Amino acid sequence: MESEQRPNERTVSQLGEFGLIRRVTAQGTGSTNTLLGPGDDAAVLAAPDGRVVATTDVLVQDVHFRLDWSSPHQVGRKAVAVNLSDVAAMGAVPTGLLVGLGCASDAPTELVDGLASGMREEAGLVGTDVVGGDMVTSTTLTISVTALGDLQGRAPVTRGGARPGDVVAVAGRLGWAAAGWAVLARGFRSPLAVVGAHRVPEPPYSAGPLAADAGATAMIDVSDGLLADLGHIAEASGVAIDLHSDRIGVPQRLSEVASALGANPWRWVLTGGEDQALVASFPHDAVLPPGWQPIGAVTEGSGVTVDGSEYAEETGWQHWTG
Ligand SMILES: Nc1ncnc2c1ncn2[C@@H]1O[C@H](COP(=O)(O)OP(=O)(O)OP(=O)(O)O)[C@@H](O)[C@H]1O
Ligand SMILES: Cc1ncc(C[n+]2csc(CCOP(=O)(O)O)c2C)c(N)n1
Ligand SMILES: [Mg+2]
Ligand SMILES: [Mg+2]
Ligand SMILES: [Mg+2]
Repeated sequence: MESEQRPNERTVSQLGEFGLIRRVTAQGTGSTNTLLGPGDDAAVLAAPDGRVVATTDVLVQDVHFRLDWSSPHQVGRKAVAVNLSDVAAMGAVPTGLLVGLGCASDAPTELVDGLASGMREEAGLVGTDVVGGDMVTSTTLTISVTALGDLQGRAPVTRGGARPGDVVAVAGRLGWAAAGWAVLARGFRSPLAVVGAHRVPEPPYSAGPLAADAGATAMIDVSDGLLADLGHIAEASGVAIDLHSDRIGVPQRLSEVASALGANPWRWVLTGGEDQALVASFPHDAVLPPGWQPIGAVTEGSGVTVDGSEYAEETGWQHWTG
């Protein structure tokens, strides 16, 4: 058991989100039915009659959402969407959700109603629903969602299978939620195209299992930023990844929003999270499924580059340090 404090590791911000995860997972899991995890978008557990995919993401008021920026219904949709995208990133389909809710004693019941209806709406998009949960009092509105999923006979697509020579491809949007966040943070409420992307992501759920069926060697959903999340694939796979900027491009709408704000849209595309796009590596001769666009290549080495150069700024969101 680790109980004594090490020098220079006295607060969580000194370790950072990923240092903390390394610390709490360092001893591995003692659970004998763990087929995979922790360390990927979801764990895979052996059950006597099959395998279960399991993943949790927590959303906290004023960290992940603001109630003056988003309705409870939108927050409920987002809380479910970010979890369903982790299931998709394994190549699985969701089977059920568990919801832990911490809310203040003076919270209006409409808040809980809105959250619950948003969750049901998002879950319904993929034919699943909430099957259980827990409610507690809390000074900060906190929503913890656990999603369970089924691999339908597929091998899970981990973060660790990318190989030199593979093609890197993306399904879904990049930079839209970050643009929306930037707009809202400046006190604006439009354009709705980007503000809506911050409020409710639109993960390409079916692209996950399709990628698995097409032979994807590694996959992750983009929650923190394209470069940061591809960094997890590069690290877990022991490879380097180079992105081709001309293959990615900046959507016209994001360029317009960026020039209105005096911001850099390319930074949103490369390092903005929360659109929950899927990025994956495929063998170079694989036929990419519908919705997948090639954006780069896997090579020998380490790290993620853009057109051969390291990105000079933060590569994505990190709790405490970012
Ligand atoms: N407290 C914890 N105990 C055990 N494992 C953890 C803990 N926190 C995170 N992990 C594991 O660490 C890995 C990385 O977690 P992380 O939250 O970065 O992934 P993610 O959910 O795909 O990303 P995001 O939270 O940005 O959507 C996951 O396998 C996760 O289960
Ligand atoms: C009010 C408000 N302020 C900031 C942000 C930006 N933000 C918060 S968490 C996160 C990454 C994913 O989180 P996680 O790693 O927990 O899944 C990002 C980009 C926001 N959404 N709302
Ligand atoms: Mg993930
Ligand atoms: Mg997580
Ligand atoms: Mg994160």
